[in-house]
Amino acid sequence: MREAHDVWQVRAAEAALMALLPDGALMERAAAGLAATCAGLLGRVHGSRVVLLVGSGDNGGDALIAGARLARRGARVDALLLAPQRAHAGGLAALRGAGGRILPADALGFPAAAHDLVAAADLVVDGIVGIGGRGGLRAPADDLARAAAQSRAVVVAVDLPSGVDADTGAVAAEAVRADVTVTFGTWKPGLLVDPGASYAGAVELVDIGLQPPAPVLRAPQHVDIAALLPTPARETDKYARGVLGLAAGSERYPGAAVLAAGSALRAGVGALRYLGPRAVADAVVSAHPEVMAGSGRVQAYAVGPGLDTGEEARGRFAAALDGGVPVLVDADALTLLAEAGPKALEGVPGALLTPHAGEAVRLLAGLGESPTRADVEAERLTWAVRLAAGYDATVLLKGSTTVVADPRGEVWVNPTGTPYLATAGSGDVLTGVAGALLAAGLTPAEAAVAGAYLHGLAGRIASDGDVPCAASDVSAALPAAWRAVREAGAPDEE
Ligand SMILES: NC(=O)C1=CN([C@@H]2O[C@H](COP(=O)(O)OP(=O)(O)OC[C@H]3O[C@@H](n4cnc5c(N)ncnc54)[C@H](O)[C@@H]3O)[C@@H](O)[C@H]2O)[C@@H](O)CC1
Ligand SMILES: [K+]
Repeated sequence: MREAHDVWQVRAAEAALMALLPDGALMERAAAGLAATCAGLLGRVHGSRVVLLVGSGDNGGDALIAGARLARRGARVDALLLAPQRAHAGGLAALRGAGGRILPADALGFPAAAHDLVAAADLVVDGIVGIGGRGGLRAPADDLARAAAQSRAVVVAVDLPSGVDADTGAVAAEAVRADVTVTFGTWKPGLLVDPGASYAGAVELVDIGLQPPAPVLRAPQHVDIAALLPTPARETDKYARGVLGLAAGSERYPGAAVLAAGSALRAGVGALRYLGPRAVADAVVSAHPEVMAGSGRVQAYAVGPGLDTGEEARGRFAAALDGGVPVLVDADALTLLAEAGPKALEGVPGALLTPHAGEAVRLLAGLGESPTRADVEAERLTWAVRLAAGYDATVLLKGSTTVVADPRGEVWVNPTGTPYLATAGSGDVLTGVAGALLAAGLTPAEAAVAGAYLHGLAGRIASDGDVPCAASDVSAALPAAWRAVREAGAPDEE
């Protein structure tokens, strides 16, 4: 599990550690890790050209001290100071002592000369701001960030790409686009959640000895998901594995039911009961003969894909909420829920809501909040947490990064996925998978986390690196995703 901590937690953990260590020791550890990564990226350090972008805080200090280490190994290191009067004094002395050049960014006929230096560099170190950054980059840092993006140099961000909000991943204006981010002590939420995550490149975590408390955000890995996946026992039967009631599809949208059903079957339901109009039931059963049409005992319901919002759909939604079992609410059922408000979920033993940003806006309106879709996409953690608290339900907010929040405020971010999953029917597949896991007895949060993970992984497999895929292909790739996760979770063979 990757664990991320917010700025407040990082600062508290740093303070506790610094009290035990000699002055500057922590920054030396951070800079040593940073320099080692830079050296690895350069291959040959001697003779290489390194440019440091140095802001006014300790993030710039890290860059300067790492730069000194590289200079001692023969790199030509130029530090461009954005705020010469306030640059880290110890870092400046270290770099000077190692033979590096120190240049106020505006003293060279900026921006032309600074641009030339950045353009000719092999490696650019972004030490403009770290966890002390507020808002988007201001001039002239924004201009240097653009120059770094245009240069052929490898761009290494110190702690996090400057301009990315450490706690939310929001990018207010310009931010550095890093190839690699070297982060210290723990992950920051902004490195895991878009848009920030898409600026970070490959992230390397350097252990500096921090001992932070429980994380504010977790990103599961294969082994964590493997531990959640149900395995049928020898003496199991289909009821013990979990029966899912699927209220999906309508005469207008029969395909949603077919896709969700196929995906639930591949995600290990013991049995699937389809609830909906005759014509749709026929289509579902003819695509998946395993499916039972009609109501009966179930361990969970999944309701919403292609449901429609007319009278008949409302009846199916109400019946699912009345079933006394956990319910996954998606798509059209989210529209109905937004209309009815959180009280509609009272008495449901475990609800999982799976909105995209547009549906989240509707649900938030039901709570008296009025963010736009863009607001939700810019600060998805904040809004997912708010929805989970307001509806007293687990919320899986879909999008370029999918996040899961439970009503107690625990939050996860899904690390799998591909932009090719932005295709019609993709959400129906996710509903099938997460619904099956809910029926198998996973908690709503576990079902959401594991469902999103498998769905994202299946998407990657179906798009085979870089090939468009249909939602049916994603569904068909679920067994391969399951297998990959299972294999990673299996104990090593001797
Ligand atoms: N405290 C410690 O002992 C350690 C801190 N470390 C480093 O220290 C960093 C935090 O240092 P600081 O607290 O000094 O803060 P930062 O260096 O992140 O930034 C603070 C400075 O940036 C300026 N600034 C803020 N937002 C800006 C914006 N949008 N555009 C331009 N300038 C902006 C502020 O005026 C302030 O002077 C971490 O990210 C990490 O890199 C590491 O060395 C590990 C140890
Ligand atoms: K930085």
